[in-house]
Amino acid sequence: MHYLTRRETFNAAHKLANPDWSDERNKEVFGKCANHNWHGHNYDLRITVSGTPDPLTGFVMDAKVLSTIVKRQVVDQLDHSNLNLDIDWFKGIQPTTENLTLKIWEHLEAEIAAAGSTLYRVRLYETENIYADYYGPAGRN
Ligand SMILES: Nc1nc2c(c(=O)[nH]1)N=C([C@H](O)[C@H](O)COP(=O)(O)OP(=O)(O)OP(=O)(O)O)CN2
Repeated sequence: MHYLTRRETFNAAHKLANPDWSDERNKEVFGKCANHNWHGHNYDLRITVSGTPDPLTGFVMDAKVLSTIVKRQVVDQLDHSNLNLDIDWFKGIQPTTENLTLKIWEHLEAEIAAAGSTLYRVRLYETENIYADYYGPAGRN
């Protein structure tokens, strides 16, 4: 089994805060990420597909086709956005790194399957020190 990864980047603003909590409680739980006036990240996204290389092309999946899908389904929607205000993916859930990987998976899985490949992992770096991996609802296999 081979694993092919495509990197894409986007930047976006967000804040982490529960609207039902006081400012003090939000600060206690989310720290500076709860700042009222937002903050931004340069997100670094790594999308991995799995499969056996085609005997004629040697590709698990054409990385250019994968890039086109990721740009259309994710980057073009999230880049230069405010995740809390502009993106309905995050209505009722916090735009954390974990929830971003979940929503990105949901927006990619069917498109990648339709292109004949299998989504294996969504990895998203929020900062150079923080990243989340999501392997789909069934977990890693
Ligand atoms: N489990 C999670 N924890 C945190 C998340 C997250 O998405 N999932 N996000 C944040 C904040 O968004 C925050 O902005 C992270 O930025 P920062 O603290 O600057 O990040 P670093 O840890 O890389 O910076 P240091 O300077 O090393 O503190 C927080 N937690």
